[in-house]
Parts: sequence; C-alpha cells; structure tokens
Amino acid sequence: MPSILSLTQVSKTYASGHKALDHVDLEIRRGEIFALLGPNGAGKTSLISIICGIVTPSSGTILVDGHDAIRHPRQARSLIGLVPQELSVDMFETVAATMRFSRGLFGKAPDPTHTEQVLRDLSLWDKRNSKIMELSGGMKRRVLIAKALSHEPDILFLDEPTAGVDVSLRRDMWTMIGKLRERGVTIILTTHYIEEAEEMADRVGVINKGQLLLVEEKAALMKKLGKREMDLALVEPLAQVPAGLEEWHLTLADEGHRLRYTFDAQAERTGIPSLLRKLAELGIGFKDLDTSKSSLEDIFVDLVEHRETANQGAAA
Ligand SMILES: Nc1ncnc2c1ncn2[C@@H]1O[C@H](COP(=O)(O)OP(=O)(O)OP(=O)(O)O)[C@@H](O)[C@H]1O
Repeated sequence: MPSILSLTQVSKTYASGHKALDHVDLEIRRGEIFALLGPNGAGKTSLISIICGIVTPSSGTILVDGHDAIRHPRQARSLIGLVPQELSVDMFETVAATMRFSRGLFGKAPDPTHTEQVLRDLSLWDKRNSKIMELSGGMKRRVLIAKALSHEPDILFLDEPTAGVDVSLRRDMWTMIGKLRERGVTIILTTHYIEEAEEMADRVGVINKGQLLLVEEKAALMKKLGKREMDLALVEPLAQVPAGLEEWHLTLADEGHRLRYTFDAQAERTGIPSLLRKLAELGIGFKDLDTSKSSLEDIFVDLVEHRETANQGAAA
C-alpha cells in the first residue's frame, strides 16, 4: 500500500539549541491507525507540529499525499486535521459556528449534512448552539475533534487524545476513531498509554529523545511487551545456575540469592510449571516468588540502552 505520509531525515533543533528531532524517517500507510508512543519531551508534538506546518524543520522532507509540506504547505495542510493537546477555540463562539468557521478557513463551502454527522458522532448535536465556554472540559475536547474534522481531512492527528479524559469520553473517542477508519481516514495518535495503542493501533512507533527507536506492527510489539519476569528468592544462595536448567535461560541476581526467569506471558506455555518441577527435582528450595510485567518504560530503557551500547561499540 502506498504511503500517505512520508518523512525523510526530519530533524529539528529549536532556537534554544535543544535538538527535539534527530533524523526521523517514517512512512505512514494510507488508512492505518498509527500510535506514536513516547515519554514526556520525546518529540511527539514537535513531529506533529512539523507535519502540520506549525513548526519549521531544521532539515528533512515531508510529503503529505505527495505534496511537499514545506514548499506547498496549504495543499499539504488541507489534507490534515489536527486535534491539539491544548484548547484552541474561541470560547465565545458556538459549537456549530466553530466548525463552520474552521471549514471555511480551508476554503470549503458549508455542508450542514457533514456538520450534523460529525456533531452527532461526537454526541455534540444537542450542544450545537451552546457557547464553548458553557461546556464541560470533556465536551470542549469533543469540540476540538469536531473542529479538526470540519474540512473532511484524509489524515487526522490526535495529540494525546485521552490524557485526563473520563472513561465515557475515552470510549466514545475509540468508537469515533473506528468509524473514521472505516471511512478511510488515516489516523495518527500520540500517547503515553500502551493500552491505547493496544486497543486501536495497527502499527506503533516508539520515540525517545527525538529518535524514532522502532516502528512495528502492534502484534509484534505486544509480544515484546508481554515479557514477564519471575523472581525466586532462594533458601540457599547459588554460585551459578545449576546444570539441567539450561532450557529456561535463568540468571542469578542479588549475589546468588535470587533466580530469575524471563518468559512470554502471551505464549501458550510459559515454562513455569516445568521449571518449578525441575527445581524441586534438583532440591533447589525457594521462600518467595514474584512476577513482574515489563512495562513500556522497560522497553524504552531496553531500547535506549541497546542504542547507547551499540553507539559505544561503533565509536570504539
Ligand atoms: N518552541 C520550543 N523551543 C524550545 N524547545 C522546545 C520547544 N518546543 C518543544 N521544545 C522541547 O523539545 C522537546 C520535545 O518536546 P515535544 O513537545 O515535542 O515532546 P512531546 O513528546 O510531545 O512531550 P509531551 O508528551 O510532554 O507532550 C522537549 O524537551 C521540549 O522542551
């Protein structure tokens, strides 16, 4: 499938000297839902702002459905809807007027049918004549989405769409994103929440310190995230992992007092029952057992450490 969005070697260094993006290459497929995951300050908003023409990149190329976003920003921008993190609406305006006005800015004639459809999808139809300042925080977030969809964009960016929203809005948002996808809209969302990516995305990108560390099909990433660690506190410390336990690839920690096993929680067989049987057979006793799930943070740490080790290796 051809890319609808293509980024080549995009970098951004702000006037402060801070390098927010470092040679980012990214291809977004037409019609997919792509989740960009990263911790605070990773560069997610900078990346979106560059694609939307709000921030100028220091170098690199961005093609939005073939339009060069730097040389032809208007054509590129007209294909994009942006739901920003922060409220960016006129508080004194009504919901319907906000949508009409935004659509007009993109040079599109009013389309009451489309407006009604979007407002109904977002449960905003009853509030169409309310001033935005009269709405609750959750409703205001919905208005931002309606505004972004006003000109029927092919690509929708959602910057942290569910940060600080309640369960009902989160559910509505997921439903709406599903509907948009059925209509062929390409969706790119940024998030801190792995659950959000898990629920909705086809592919996931992980960004940290301005570098895109990986782009993968969701299923493959979830498999990595499904890693768990089992930690056994031993009755007697061990000097080394005893023979006969090779197949579990165990490691010792805490000066031989703890035996660690990493396994795939999503696999049909975790290997735990057979390991425990083997330990009993070998007479290795334990007084406590702990399991922990690897979090997104662990994956970041893993990725970053690997990257740093690889860089050091290359420099040596
Ligand atoms: N206009 C600016 N001038 C200088 N530095 C900036 C500017 N905008 C962002 N930065 C810095 O660039 C880095 C990336 O910021 P960005 O907002 O893109 O991250 P983010 O991944 O969206 O983070 P968050 O999840 O907190 O929104 C941060 O260190 C931020 O302080």
